[in-house]
Parts: sequence; structure tokens; C-alpha cells
Amino acid sequence: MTTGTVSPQDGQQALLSLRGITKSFGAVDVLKGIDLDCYLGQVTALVGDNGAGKSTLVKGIAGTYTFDGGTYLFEGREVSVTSPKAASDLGIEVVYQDLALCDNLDVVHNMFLGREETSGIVMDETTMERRAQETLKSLSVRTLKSVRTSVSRLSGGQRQTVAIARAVLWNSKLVILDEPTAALGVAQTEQVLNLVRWLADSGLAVILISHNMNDVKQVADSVAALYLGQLVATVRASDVTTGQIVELITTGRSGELGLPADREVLR
Ligand SMILES: Nc1ncnc2c1ncn2[C@@H]1O[C@H](COP(=O)(O)OP(=O)(O)OP(=O)(O)O)[C@@H](O)[C@H]1O
Repeated sequence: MTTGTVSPQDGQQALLSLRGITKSFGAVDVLKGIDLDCYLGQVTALVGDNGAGKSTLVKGIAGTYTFDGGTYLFEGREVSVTSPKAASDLGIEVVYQDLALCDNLDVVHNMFLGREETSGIVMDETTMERRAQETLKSLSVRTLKSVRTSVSRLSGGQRQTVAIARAVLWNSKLVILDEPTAALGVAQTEQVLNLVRWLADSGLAVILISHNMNDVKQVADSVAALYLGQLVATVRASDVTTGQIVELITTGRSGELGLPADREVLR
């Protein structure tokens, strides 16, 4: 068994590299010097107990929050991501748990929500429909009968699929998924996990926030464990058992992995 950290594969440059990231809310230090690397073609599972700092880290990556300190590198360049638009412009999209879909709109309009294609001053329905269909096809999504179906008629798994398709419609490079299977049954979970794997296999970098260790073991390449605002380990998913990930999440260390007991950030 290997210990501690995952090194870059074949000298591949990380798409996203965070170094020494800090964030406080008032007197509370929520992120205490996070180092994280995410690679194209890989699913990085971000795990941690409630309150460990996962959402805060992701919101900082996505420009909803601005980090207080540290370095944010994207494609090897230091960048300043101070708004969601700045993150989108880099190719970073987040699918939050609430999905933010409009029930009264169809799949096409949900996928283009706020970024509608126009021809003059009218919406270009034909182009939007074609692009929506192409994107769903590229994701091998076959469970949607029509892109003109209202999302209110879709199952939980189909809604998740539409939200993910919306995220990849914009030449995304990094897609962040916040608990995508939390509300799903067994079959739909399987479908969504297949889609998550597919995103990475088609060349995107994926960050998957999850409390479900089976999901993590099934689709993740690496596991980044947060404990009380510190990233205590980044390990290859195939190198750890579910029990060891749980130990990292709940205690910030794993004796068997040879991680230090003082919970220092490894790297
Ligand atoms: N806007 C805020 N103001 C003050 N404290 C906050 C704010 N957002 C988060 N926190 C605190 O930061 C800590 C980390 O919260 P965060 O939501 O990032 O954790 P999490 O790992 O995503 O948890 P969960 O799994 O429950 O979603 C918590 O102690 C939380 O109370």
C-alpha cells in the first residue's frame, strides 16, 4: 500500500492547483492551508465530515467566495477567481445539490438558462435544441425521451443528468458535482455514476463531493480528505479501503496509511 499523497501521473500538469488556501468567516478559520491538485481525465473525490470545509472550498474554486490567502493556479497560470463568471470563463462549472432547475421550463431552456442563444433579439430555439441534443448524445444519455419535456416530469436521476449536461455545455474543463447521488435510488445512482465516470473518461477534470464511500470507490481516481479545514491526505482510490477513507474523515488520520498523527497537511 502506498502512503499519503498522489503524485502527478506521467508528469501531467494539474488543471487546477491550489496551494496554501485559507478562508475564515469572522474568527472561524474554515480552510487552513489547503493544497489540492486536479487532473484532466480524473475524478477527484472530495470527502470530509459535515463542516469539514468541502462546500467552502468548492465555492472558492467556483468564485462564489474569494479565498483569503494562498495560490490558485489553473492550467499552470496563477488566476484571480473573484466571481462565478470568472470561474465559468476558465471552464469551471458546479452542479450544486439543489440543481437550480426551473420546473416550468423544458430541458432545452434549462440547459441554456441565463445563457440563451439569440438570433437578433429572439431566442434561437433551433440552435439551442440542436446543441442540447448533441450534448446529451455526447454524454451517451438515452434516458430522456425528448429535450422538449418539462423538467417537472423528470425523475431525480434525469434531473441530475440535465444539470450535469448543462454544466458541460460550455466547453467546461472542470466540473464540480456536489453530492450528485444523494437523493437517488439504486438504478438512478448507477446511471449518474456512469455519467460522472464518462465525464472524466472524455477528458474533463471532475471533483466529486460525496458522503457515500461506495460511490467514491466506484468512480474516483483519487480521494482528497478534508478534516476540520485541513486536507489531511490525497490518496489513490484504489489504494484505500472504504474503512480507511472513513477513518480519514472521522479522525483526520489513518494509522495503516502511515499518515502523521498530528494531522498536518501532507504534500
Ligand atoms: N457563510 C458562512 N459564515 C460563517 N460560517 C460559515 C459559513 N459557511 C460555512 N461556515 C462554517 O464553515 C465550516 C465549514 O462549512 P462547509 O459548509 O464548508 O462544510 P462542509 O464540509 O461542506 O459540510 P457539509 O458536508 O455539512 O455540507 C462550518 O463550521 C460552517 O459552519
